[in-house]
Amino acid sequence: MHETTGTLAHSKICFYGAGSMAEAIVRGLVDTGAAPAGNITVFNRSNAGRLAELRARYGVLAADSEAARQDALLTADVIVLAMKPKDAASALEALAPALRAEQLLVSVIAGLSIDTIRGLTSEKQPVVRTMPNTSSSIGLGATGISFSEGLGDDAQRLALDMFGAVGIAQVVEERLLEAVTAVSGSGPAYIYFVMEAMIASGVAQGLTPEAARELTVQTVRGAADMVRLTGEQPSELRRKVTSPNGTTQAAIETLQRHGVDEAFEAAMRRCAERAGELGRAIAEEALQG
Ligand SMILES: NC(=O)C1=CN([C@@H]2O[C@H](COP(=O)(O)OP(=O)(O)OC[C@H]3O[C@@H](n4cnc5c(N)ncnc54)[C@H](OP(=O)(O)O)[C@@H]3O)[C@@H](O)[C@H]2O)C=CC1
Ligand SMILES: O=C(O)[C@@H]1CCC=N1
Repeated sequence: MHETTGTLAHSKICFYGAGSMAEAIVRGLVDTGAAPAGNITVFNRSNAGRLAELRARYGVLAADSEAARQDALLTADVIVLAMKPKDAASALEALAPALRAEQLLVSVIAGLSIDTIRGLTSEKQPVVRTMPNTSSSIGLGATGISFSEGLGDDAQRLALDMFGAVGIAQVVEERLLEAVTAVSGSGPAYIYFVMEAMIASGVAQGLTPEAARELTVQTVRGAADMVRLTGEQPSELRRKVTSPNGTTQAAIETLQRHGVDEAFEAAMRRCAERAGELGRAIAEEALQG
């Protein structure tokens, strides 16, 4: 084992990519105090305004010159890969020459496999592949985690602490990270989509936008907490809302007539399949590069 990983609070963490997902994790880490802002550096490709924004919001360090980027990468204990899949192969190729054997790579990139990361860096590189979601920014993230073969206990603990600090973290076999993407990685967007539809219909039926929004938000929040706090199955909780021949039954039958359950199954299958496609595209680009 090469890595000499320390604890989360004492590790230098470098975010390679400074977009939505990087910000969600940074905000969670800083707000919860799990990692001191002074130990976190962020950098991106070209958007200097974005780096200034993150520095001002969270007090993290922003590497806004090539020299600062190289220094941040060189001195980091943990490098979080947080660019889009299409940028991953070239970013890893650029990173590889200066990477030290003990530096831990933590990827949040959809589809990108541990094998591809190691193929582009080093076969022995310690790697944690994750699929988080943007709710990490408020400490309510849901992250799936897989470890590279032989990853040491300290590195595993650090990764679990990192994502545990911003929500729940579930260790899964790597092949299941695509299913995690379908459930929780992309999941917030399905719920927002449903909320958009509920708000729009409330407004179309005469509610003010504010009232429709407030009632929808509280309904989704209440429903999620009912499942969480009662421990009952969603199907059982749904049964309790649904009076025979009542309003809910009329609504649910309409949703079923429109194939909403099949639509969710198809959408989530397609989501997982897309994660696989994105991962294969990175691997192919790496082979050509
Ligand atoms: N958004 C989400 O809900 C989730 C996203 N993910 C994964 O997170 C990753 C990032 O997604 P997201 O945050 O939404 O994307 P964004 O487009 O918001 O951010 C991407 C960031 O990567 C930077 N970047 C791209 N290429 C390079 C490079 N060569 N060197 C340095 N920085 C680079 C961009 O910089 P610049 O702006 O300067 O080009 C930008 O800061 C994706 O791989 C996605 O699969 C995973 C789970 C959930
Ligand atoms: O849409 C995407 O590809 C990323 C991965 C999971 C959520 N957002």
